[in-house]
Amino acid sequence: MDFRLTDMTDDEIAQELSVVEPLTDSVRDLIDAVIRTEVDDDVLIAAREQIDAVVTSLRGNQKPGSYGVPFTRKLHGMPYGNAAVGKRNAIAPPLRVEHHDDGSATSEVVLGAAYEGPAGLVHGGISAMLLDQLLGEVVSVSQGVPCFTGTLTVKYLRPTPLGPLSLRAETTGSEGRKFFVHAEISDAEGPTVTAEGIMISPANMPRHEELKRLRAELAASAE
Ligand SMILES: CCCCCCCCCCCCCC(=O)SCCNC(=O)CCNC(=O)[C@H](O)C(C)(C)COP(=O)(O)OP(=O)(O)OC[C@H]1O[C@@H](n2cnc3c(N)ncnc32)[C@H](O)[C@@H]1OP(=O)(O)O
Repeated sequence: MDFRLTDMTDDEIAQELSVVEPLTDSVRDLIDAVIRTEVDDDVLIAAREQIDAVVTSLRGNQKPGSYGVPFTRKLHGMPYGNAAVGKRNAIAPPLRVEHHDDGSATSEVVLGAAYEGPAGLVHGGISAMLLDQLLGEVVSVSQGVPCFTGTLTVKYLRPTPLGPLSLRAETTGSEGRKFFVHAEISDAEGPTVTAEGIMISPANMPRHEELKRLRAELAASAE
């Protein structure tokens, strides 16, 4: 894991997010509008020209390559380009994961037209991505060390409708650097997709105690 540090303070990060998150929401809305619009071609052509002008303005100052995952001096990750939860990524579903004291993680999400596979239903790859993210987060946060997905087994029990969905994940066991995790997506009727993951804390990853030491060192050097 690349511990690239940012010197941004909590207030600066909050200020940036207060501008960026509404922009991401607007782009998400744009994606939905493009999928579902039935306006005439001349309106579509004018829209494309306006969008191209916005892209040119944003390209005025860009990061080279991807966003990466900068860490604050408190070692909070900022995965803002992440495909599943990136706060700057309008392709990412509007997923916000909550972590609980019992070690589980949950999320409520509404999936719209941009996440369709079969008509009116969630694309299977999207379900797998959401579950993978939840499995990774639940184990990384509850165990205090970032883990990678080693093996992901997804079982589609029945079709998942677009609309409001609930997600839940928990760690079920561990062996050395391997963690076994379970997650599921449910609609109002109950589970539609379940996943079992073997998540691995890579050999070269700092363990929890080392992370705590690193946090303390960084905090001391910032004083
Ligand atoms: C505090 C921080 C919080 C921050 C929050 C962060 C949130 C993050 C959310 C992210 C969410 C998104 C998540 C993503 O999208 S993660 C992105 C998708 N995943 C990857 O790209 C992973 C690619 N693979 C690797 O990097 C390595 O192969 C890994 C790290 C997996 C193992 O490489 P390493 O060199 O370390 O392993 P080892 O050879 O010493 O073996 C060790 C043990 O593991 C067993 N094993 C090995 N491979 C597999 C396998 N594939 N399945 C099952 N088991 C496997 C092996 O038999 C052995 O077991 P044992 O013999 O000891 O019993």
